[in-house]
Amino acid sequence: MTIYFYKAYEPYGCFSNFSPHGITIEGTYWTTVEHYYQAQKFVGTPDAVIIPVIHAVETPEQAAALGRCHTRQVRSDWNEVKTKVMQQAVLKKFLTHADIREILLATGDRLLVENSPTDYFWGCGADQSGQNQLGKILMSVREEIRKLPLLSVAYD
Ligand SMILES: Nc1c(N[C@@H]2O[C@H](COP(=O)(O)O)[C@@H](O)[C@H]2O)[nH]c(=O)[nH]c1=O
Repeated sequence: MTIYFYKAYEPYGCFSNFSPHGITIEGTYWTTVEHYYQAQKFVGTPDAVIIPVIHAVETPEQAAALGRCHTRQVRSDWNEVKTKVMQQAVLKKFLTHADIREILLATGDRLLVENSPTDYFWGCGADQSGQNQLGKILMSVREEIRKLPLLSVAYD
């Protein structure tokens, strides 16, 4: 049976990028995957000054609002790299936090779907026709983690 998730406070909310599970990437700690993902949009652009602001905001909603502001210039290769950026961040999240790693592994081979009513790329959209890229990433992270022999040690 398919598992649908979306808001961090709903069932399977730990699969949302807005869930309160921090990650360290290249020595920098980000309070959520969403903070990290939104900041990466501006790497190497004239608007890179927004990166530390996104890093510092309290909530993933604030990070998303800053990252989605259309007056700022997103890096030119964003469409090519965004899925890889997300994959790396989501993998790190589940390597870091053993409790949610167990929740992910316990889903077995069930289909995971980000049930976003508005997002047809990361989610399934309002009519299920979306690409569900976040669900696909979670399933590939699940597969990758299953192959790792010793996961009793938390990654920082
Ligand atoms: N979970 C969740 C959302 N979904 C997330 O939004 C991100 C896509 O952002 P963008 O590429 O800027 O459109 C991505 O992390 C996707 O999973 N959006 C929300 O407004 N609220 C939420 O609770």
